[in-house]
Amino acid sequence: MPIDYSLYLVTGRDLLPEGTTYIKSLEESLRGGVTVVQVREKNVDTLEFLEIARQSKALCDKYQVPLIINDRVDIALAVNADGVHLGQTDMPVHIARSLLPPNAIIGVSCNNLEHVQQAIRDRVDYIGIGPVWPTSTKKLANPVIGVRGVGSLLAALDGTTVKAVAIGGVKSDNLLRTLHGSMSPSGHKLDGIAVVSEIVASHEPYAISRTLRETYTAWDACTAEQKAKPSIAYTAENTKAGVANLMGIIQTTNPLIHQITNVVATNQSANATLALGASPIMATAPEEMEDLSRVLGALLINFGTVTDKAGMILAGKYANCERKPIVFDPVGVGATQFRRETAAQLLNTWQASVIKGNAGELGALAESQEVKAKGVDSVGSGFADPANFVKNLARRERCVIALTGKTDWVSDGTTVVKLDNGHELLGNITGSGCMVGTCIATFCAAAFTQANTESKPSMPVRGDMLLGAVGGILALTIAGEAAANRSDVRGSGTFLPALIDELYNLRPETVLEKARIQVIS
Ligand SMILES: Cc1ncc(COP(=O)(O)OP(=O)(O)O)c(N)n1
Ligand SMILES: Cc1nc(C(=O)O)sc1CCOP(=O)(O)O
Repeated sequence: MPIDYSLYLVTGRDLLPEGTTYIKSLEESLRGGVTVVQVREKNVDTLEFLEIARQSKALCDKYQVPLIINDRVDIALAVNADGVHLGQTDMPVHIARSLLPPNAIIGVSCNNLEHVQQAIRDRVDYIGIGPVWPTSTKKLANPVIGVRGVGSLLAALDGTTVKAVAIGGVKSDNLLRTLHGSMSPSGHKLDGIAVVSEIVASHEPYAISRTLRETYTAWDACTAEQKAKPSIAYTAENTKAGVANLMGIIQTTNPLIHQITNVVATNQSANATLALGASPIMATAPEEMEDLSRVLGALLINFGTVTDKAGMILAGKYANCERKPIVFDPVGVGATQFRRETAAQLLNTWQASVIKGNAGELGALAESQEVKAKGVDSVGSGFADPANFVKNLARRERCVIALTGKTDWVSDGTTVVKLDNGHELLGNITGSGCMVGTCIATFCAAAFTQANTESKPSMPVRGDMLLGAVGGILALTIAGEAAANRSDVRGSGTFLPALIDELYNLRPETVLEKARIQVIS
């Protein structure tokens, strides 16, 4: 019978809260929906381990859930467990296999590609990939690899039957990010999550197990459904109509756009938000991020001047918990090692809905050598194949990518939209790129509002973020054209206030008329 790895509980008796017993907690977890149990005992003698394993086996049998023993093949044999979990320094797989019954499950811990390749050669049943997040449950011998690291190891399992769970710091508040962010570009996803402290240390193991299981199941079903059904058939006409509709939603709902942006562009970004009909809040203190996440329509994180890293980390984490859109604008990410590391840290912590940047910035993020950057600007003529570049990066980052330039390109990994509005004066004022990010966040908030009907958590964000990104770009570039053509605009100094005016006066009909867009695929 195939094993359901969805919610894999690894035990930890030392973490049990006062007032409960191991068996009581385990039974509650099983009732809550745990699908596999691993008995992990690190500081006990053999007799005690044997007794705990024996009691666990009886309980797991009652719930028809497989029991795995950590490290000890002899204990697994003694209690007739379903299998063993082996670390990199434990008994080699081929020896364990020779000692265990033929259908025994064997799982192995993996932290890097060599581990995964060896596990495939050893024909193990599953791998435990970790640590995905920091954890204090055990002293870590291996580096934290983050969700994107998990994704690269999952890709190595393509074409094999080896199953995979992620372990290390997995909690209900990072579960969707863990699942979504670790899906490989080829679509390989986790078969489950392995959890110790979130369940074992809880006073409510039933409730927390239930939440974790339901979240996993909803996400799994949602991704399977998305894969099975044809993706939205975007056309230039329905995209423009969708953007016009989002403009109406902004006007009627006046969403709050939380922006952690750079000192150069804060004022004009706030004014652009207001001009579109939304409300800006430019809050940066970590202490206020949780409260804000509940009321915001979308979050923009722009690190043109990276002075609020702690706030950026927390804001994104809480926005993910609330499943609100996050627009990330990694300004000048290629310029310094600090920015590269910060971008990696942010993207390993939360799931962006849209990443927006110029060719130099997105090239640096993708570790492409094709386009170079100078400070915050891109150098050269851009990517030879921008459509494929945005599509591939969207698949890798599991979000919408908006590549800005003379021509703008947007992709969700399936569809690519080419946008040809704008005016050269936009390049002559500082912060026009930052304002594009603001406009995208505003349209994403409307897209989120439009889709906000589901009750069960299934994806890190709801709503059509591709449409949000296209809408934001169109608003600023069409307003830019209108401003540049005004007789009272005599240069970049008069252009900026005119741009805010034109954003304020922008109407859905104008977007329908002026938008120059092409849906490529
Ligand atoms: C599912 C799962 N994955 C990884 C581990 C870690 O096992 P190991 O590397 O043997 O480390 P210890 O558990 O022995 O500290 C695991 N137990 N389960
Ligand atoms: C047992 C174990 N193995 C890990 C690995 O990376 O191999 S991390 C880990 C502890 C996981 O505990 P928690 O869910 O409380 O973070």
